[in-house]
Amino acid sequence: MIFTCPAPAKLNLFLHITGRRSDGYHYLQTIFQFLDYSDELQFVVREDGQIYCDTTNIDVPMEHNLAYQAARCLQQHTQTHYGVDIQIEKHIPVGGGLGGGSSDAATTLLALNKLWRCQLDTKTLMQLGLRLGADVPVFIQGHAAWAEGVGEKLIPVTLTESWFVVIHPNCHVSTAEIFTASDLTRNQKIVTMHDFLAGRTINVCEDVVTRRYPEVKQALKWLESHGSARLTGTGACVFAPFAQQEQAQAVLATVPNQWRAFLAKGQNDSPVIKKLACLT
Ligand SMILES: C[C@](O)(CO)[C@H](O)COP(=O)(O)OP(=O)(O)OC[C@H]1O[C@@H](n2ccc(N)nc2=O)[C@H](O)[C@@H]1O
Ligand SMILES: Nc1ncnc2c1ncn2[C@@H]1O[C@H](COP(=O)(O)OP(=O)(O)OP(=O)(O)O)[C@@H](O)[C@H]1O
Repeated sequence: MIFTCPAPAKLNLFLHITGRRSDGYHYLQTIFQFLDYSDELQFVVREDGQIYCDTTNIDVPMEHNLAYQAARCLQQHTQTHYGVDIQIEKHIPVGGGLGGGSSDAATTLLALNKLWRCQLDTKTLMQLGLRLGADVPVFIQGHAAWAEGVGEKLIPVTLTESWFVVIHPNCHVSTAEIFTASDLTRNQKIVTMHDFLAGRTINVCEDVVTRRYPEVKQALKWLESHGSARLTGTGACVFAPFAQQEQAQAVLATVPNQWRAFLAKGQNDSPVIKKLACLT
């Protein structure tokens, strides 16, 4: 049987840094919302315990693929005799701050938990996911969330599901590079949902990223002239929300063609949860 499941992109609707742990990880405050823009993963269970992962359009060795690592991690944790062939059709730009790799990992953990009949609960899957990346737990939990800690302390929130224009300037920003930058602000004061709703939040990485990547600065400036533009995660993508699809479509149509851009709707519920419900 082939089981096909999406792995949605996410946006960080704001991103603050409030401190740094002794291991170098940062304490964040952020809001995650999903987009109806996804990678597609296909799973075929194997009886021989082998794990294979093949991905279109990206140049990542199989063992470094986060979906492969997720499968390996679950297999080791549960000691299952099953294996899997995973085929990933990549749509989410790599290194874009859209959480594509993390989402592929989360979809793999969720799907294989069912297909391999592991019966792990969501909390355990989130703990396994956190080993693979700070963004993985929110994709497993499956609901838009206010996040703290390193991104793993999640409170589900229900947000307006705006239409977003997302622009990918043609560059790849390394998350590690931005989090180790000496000029990154790391001592923002704690904010609340009220501050977010009142427009008193930012993406604190924007200054550091735009100083280092002129392409991101240019895309942000362009989008700011059409809406309320912001960086997602540590970039490289920038986005702006619109209430109406037509407004967003009109802006999308004028994006300079040196950049890749797309339109997507914000989603409070991950499509993965619905898809998994199809599996008994
Ligand atoms: C920037 C965000 O996308 C915001 O949602 C995430 O915090 C990044 O999540 P991610 O890519 O899953 O992150 P990981 O793969 O765990 O870590 C990538 C790099 O970012 C740094 N990192 C990540 C998360 C965090 N709270 N503090 C960090 O300093 C890590 O030290 C590492 O060098
Ligand atoms: N399945 C995968 N899809 C995309 N990238 C992957 C995958 N597996 C491993 N990677 C590696 O992970 C790195 C980060 O890719 P990803 O697209 O998740 O970045 P990102 O969206 O900026 O992440 P985040 O917002 O979580 O920081 C890439 O450089 C790539 O080499």
